[in-house]
Amino acid sequence: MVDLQKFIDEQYSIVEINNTIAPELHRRYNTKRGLRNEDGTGVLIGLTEIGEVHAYIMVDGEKIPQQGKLFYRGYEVSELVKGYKQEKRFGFEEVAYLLIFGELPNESKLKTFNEILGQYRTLPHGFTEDMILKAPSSDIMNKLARSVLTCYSYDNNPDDIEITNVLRQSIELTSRFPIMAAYGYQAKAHFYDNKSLYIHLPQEHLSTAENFLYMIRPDNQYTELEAEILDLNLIIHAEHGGGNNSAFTTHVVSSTDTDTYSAIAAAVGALKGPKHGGANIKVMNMMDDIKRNVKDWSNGRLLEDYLVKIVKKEAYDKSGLIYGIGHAVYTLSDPRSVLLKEKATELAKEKGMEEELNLYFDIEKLAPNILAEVRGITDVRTANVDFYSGFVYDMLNIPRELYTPLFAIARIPGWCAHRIEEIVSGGKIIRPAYKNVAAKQRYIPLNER
Ligand SMILES: CC(=O)SCCNC(=O)CCNC(=O)[C@H](O)C(C)(C)COP(=O)(O)OP(=O)(O)OC[C@H]1O[C@@H](n2cnc3c(N)ncnc32)[C@H](O)[C@@H]1OP(=O)(O)O
Ligand SMILES: O=C([O-])CC(=O)C(=O)O
Repeated sequence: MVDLQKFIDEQYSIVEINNTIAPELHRRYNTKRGLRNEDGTGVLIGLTEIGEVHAYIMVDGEKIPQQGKLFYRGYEVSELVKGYKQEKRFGFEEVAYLLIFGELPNESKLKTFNEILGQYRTLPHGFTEDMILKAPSSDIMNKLARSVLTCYSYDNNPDDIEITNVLRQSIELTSRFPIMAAYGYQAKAHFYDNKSLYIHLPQEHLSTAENFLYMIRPDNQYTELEAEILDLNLIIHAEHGGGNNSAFTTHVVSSTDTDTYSAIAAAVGALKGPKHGGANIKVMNMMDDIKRNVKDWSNGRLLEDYLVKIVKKEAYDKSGLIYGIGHAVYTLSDPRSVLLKEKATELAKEKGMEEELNLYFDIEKLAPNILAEVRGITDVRTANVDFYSGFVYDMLNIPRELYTPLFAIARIPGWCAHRIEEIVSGGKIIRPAYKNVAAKQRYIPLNER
């Protein structure tokens, strides 16, 4: 038998050579790498009425950084959060309604929508046994993507892209995502980590946040505060404009007129990446790595030295990234990270985890200077939504492998809203250009190579 690894080791160098495009060619052909303009702003390729990310203003063609603001359908997210708090109610379901239907519901519409979300909080007959328990995965995002694709087989009308049908699929997915993630997690805990198996029945009359905590806890118990904080997390993760990688993926895939499950599974795959939603797990693993390798992590000098090693690709995962820091759009601040920092501070005081919290504060402060000094990068200034979210989940005793799935549970209404907008207002297959810069070759007979 031929040794595959040996073959790959021999071939590796040619693959690297044959896939390297010289950076100066990008300048020559003025390509928009990463769909970005020279100044780092995104190339304007579409219009949306769903999410708006406000991060800078342009004055005489110059980008002037601003404190970040986030709007859903024109409503500032911080105001929505304040409203739900004042009215002492959960907000995620209302945010899902707002994103999908485009306006805030009145009391009776919200009641009906909550009832529908509760009723559809169930998986088709046989799904849990055949899809979740018989085919577990060590990675819950992988399990989620496969579960979404499997929904196709349980849908009597999967390919119809009439809006009424896509709305039905969107609502069903919003209801089902938390169950698919919770069961995927329970299967992983049992089959991979040797823990007891808990398949709790979803609760129709609970909020999304409460039901999720109910389903992942062996004893179904959670406190009001835990549910309130999880609800806040779901609200602030629900949407981030048309250009964020997973929403844009949804637009790209939806623009082919394919089915909802194909588009949403692709979005899940995009969100899983460590430069996108997967960063929340990477942050936590990075913190563990720092605590293991920095003797006294309250010592600024020692911490700085280690962060320099991370940026120089000598430590942690050798990617050179300080996870949770930087953002493709936000400049001075990410409003969600500001909110989560407040929550993390409150919780850390309550749980006696201030020492750990200070490590986060120190990294947030040190990272921009280190990037400037080591890499000459001067415009990475903010912690992003993934920086404090894992720490908050950790204090809520939510298992780490569920951090990115929770992001997906929150973002499903945002993705569905973008899919609907693409179907209603897009209508053109998304197809940018790649210039081929390879030299032309003539065929050489096999025995002459
Ligand atoms: C939900 C979300 O998706 S939020 C983002 C979650 N991701 C992370 O936290 C991962 C760490 N951060 C990053 O990788 C980046 O900041 C991103 C992916 C979020 C944004 O990247 P970009 O849009 O390329 O940011 P920007 O244009 O400001 O980056 C400039 C340079 O700084 C580098 N940089 C940005 N952030 C970091 C960081 N945290 N650590 C090290 N280098 C960084 C970029 O890689 C880029 O380098 P390059 O020119 O060699 O490609
Ligand atoms: O907008 C982006 O590039 C990343 C994203 O989805 C977010 O920050 O929530």
